[in-house]
Amino acid sequence: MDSKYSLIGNGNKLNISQFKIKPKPTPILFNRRNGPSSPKKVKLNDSESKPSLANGNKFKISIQEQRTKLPVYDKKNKLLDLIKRHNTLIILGETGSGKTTQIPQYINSARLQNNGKIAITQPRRVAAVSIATRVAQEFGNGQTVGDTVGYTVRFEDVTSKRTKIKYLTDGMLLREAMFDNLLMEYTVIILDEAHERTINTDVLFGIVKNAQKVRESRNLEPLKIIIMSATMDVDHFSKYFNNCQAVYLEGRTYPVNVFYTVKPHDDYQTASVATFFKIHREAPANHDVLIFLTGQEEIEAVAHQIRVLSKDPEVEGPPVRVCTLYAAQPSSQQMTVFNPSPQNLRKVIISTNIAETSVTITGIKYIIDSGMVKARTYHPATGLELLKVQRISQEQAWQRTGRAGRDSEGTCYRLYTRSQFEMMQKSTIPEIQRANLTSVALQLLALDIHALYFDFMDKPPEDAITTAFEQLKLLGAIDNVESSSLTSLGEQMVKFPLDPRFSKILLSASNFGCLVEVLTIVSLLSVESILLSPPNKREQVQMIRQKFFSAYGDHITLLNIYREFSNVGQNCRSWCHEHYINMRNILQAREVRSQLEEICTRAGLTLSSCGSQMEQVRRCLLTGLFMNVAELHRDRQYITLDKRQVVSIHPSSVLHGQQPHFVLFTEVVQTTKRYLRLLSTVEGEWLQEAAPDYFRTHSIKCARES
Ligand SMILES: Nc1ncnc2c1ncn2[C@@H]1O[C@H](COP(=O)(O)OP(=O)(O)OP(=O)(O)O)[C@@H](O)[C@H]1O
Repeated sequence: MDSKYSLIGNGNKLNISQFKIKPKPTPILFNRRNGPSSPKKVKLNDSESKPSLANGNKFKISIQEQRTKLPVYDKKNKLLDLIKRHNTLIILGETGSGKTTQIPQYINSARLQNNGKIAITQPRRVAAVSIATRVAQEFGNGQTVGDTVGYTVRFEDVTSKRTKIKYLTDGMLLREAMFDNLLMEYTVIILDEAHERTINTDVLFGIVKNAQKVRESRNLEPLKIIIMSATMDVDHFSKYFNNCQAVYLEGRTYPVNVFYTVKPHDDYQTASVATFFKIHREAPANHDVLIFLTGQEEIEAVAHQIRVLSKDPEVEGPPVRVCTLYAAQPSSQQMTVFNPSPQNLRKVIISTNIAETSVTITGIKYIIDSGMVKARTYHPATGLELLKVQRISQEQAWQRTGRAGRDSEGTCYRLYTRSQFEMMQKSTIPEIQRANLTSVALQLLALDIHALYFDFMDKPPEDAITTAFEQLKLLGAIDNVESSSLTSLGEQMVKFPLDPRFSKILLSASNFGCLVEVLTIVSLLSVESILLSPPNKREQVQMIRQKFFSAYGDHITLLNIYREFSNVGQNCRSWCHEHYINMRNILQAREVRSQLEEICTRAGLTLSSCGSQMEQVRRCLLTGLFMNVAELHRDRQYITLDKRQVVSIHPSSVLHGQQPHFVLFTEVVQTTKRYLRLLSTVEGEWLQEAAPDYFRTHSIKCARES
């Protein structure tokens, strides 16, 4: 069979219409289908492979034995030979075949990195931390993470002088490149999960490629580059990396069954609950389940439903442990999904695309894939950056499927039809082509590179780059768009791991005497919402939070909440519970706040407080968010001053129903309408003062028309 995933089972359709749960979920019918055909490249064949482990039990074999059963194991020598001979190499191999955990260890055991280190980039921190922990464990000899194997993620560096293999997020390697653009600490850089095409990875491609060339031309220690993935467009990558060699590692660890629904289901939340209980009723207790949904709210809602329904005496199945996984959680909370469950308990993990690539969660037998993801898309023409739920790509679907079949056979239920799958885009559109580039343009300038002339694998639209430079100019980060050299303010802005608009706000805060307040607000905006809003408790929530509400809007309301939270001390858990505040998120905000405060102190900023002078805070917010202002027109509609888009105030805002003349907003969310979220009222006369050039050109005209 030449399918990517071999199929097992009897091929019967599964009918899960006979659930005994309330409310009764829509019955879902599934069809089973083959996976895609394997990519054809130079193959390292399996002739010397060990027998399949398809019916094996990983708990009976040691960690070292497990390593020898992985598909990459038999190709070790051939792989090392290829790595030795080629300075750039693409490695394509099935999910779970052992690329990420084994190849760095092979390189290290053959000392191919000489005196340098091996860096392996990951798109997300969960992957970097969990893989480094696993690889340290595989090293044995009492080694722990931070010895030979370590990791670096934002706000956490677990490495030492002894570290030879370093897993790090692509964002962290990019930050390291700002201090040394030749990345001399490393002699081997592995760009893993290259198919993800995050902005950071795309920028890294160019940086690493350039570092390799410059090091060669200057006769410095050579740099080896390895690009890895299970699902990438090899020809496209090879062309970009000077037609480098690609190798395909054949073989996967265990097969995964793939099922599609018979008909489309718009309500994927209910469909995921229904599918979970179908599995729950039939599968042994230690068969765990991983569900992919799109965001925190949705995940918590489904988690709640599963918790409640699984306790219903009418529902058959073992006890359930429900775990959630999304970006806004503190790292320690995220890592709990890796804790093994007792044999008599079913673990279900409900996750965003965080768990989509790289990670291995042992015990996962079933995947339920909603087929949806929440993604940010920027439209230079409208100036709006929208957060939207959309269909995943086929590559993402295969990555999600690949989270099963890693320690035993698995099954993946796709909550969409085969033809819906075929209509999905093959690959994810690179983030660089759909994002606001202000941050990237600034980061590149810090490296002395102009984004227009950067060697991108896929060039972003030119108008997006031009808009980014115009915004940097308006923010005061560059002198002028043509020469694009960083001002001293721009140099300061680079120091913050934030969107330049928020760095600007922090850097302006001392002038307004409100850095203490603004640090809190920016931190709260950097994490997921701290506000819980259970739909059946709306009035109660409204009443208890009334004391925090500010007529100036959501930013000041959030500030009021945080101020009281900081004073409750030991009782913070019960205080959060009483006020419907998400404790995890507010604690995360506190952590971010202390990191940002440290950077501000290092930058010599005065930690001043404006007490109750909230005008100062709102004026300060305007110094970074002046492009995000909307004005109320005579027909009671809000229109953005920037690109004159019709927008509405989100019902969750404290300003909903109040109609102030000018509002400053943090973001736009597209659902049935374009909604502004997280707002503050501002005064017309402050606009000119905050950004004279900007308001001279376009927006005042709009204001006068109304
Ligand atoms: N934390 C872990 N606990 C237990 N087993 C693990 C762990 N991490 C990896 N493994 C085992 O090692 C195998 C190889 O994992 P690895 O991440 O190296 O694969 P990969 O080829 O990089 O996959 P992907 O493309 O999905 O990232 C897994 O299939 C699993 O059997």
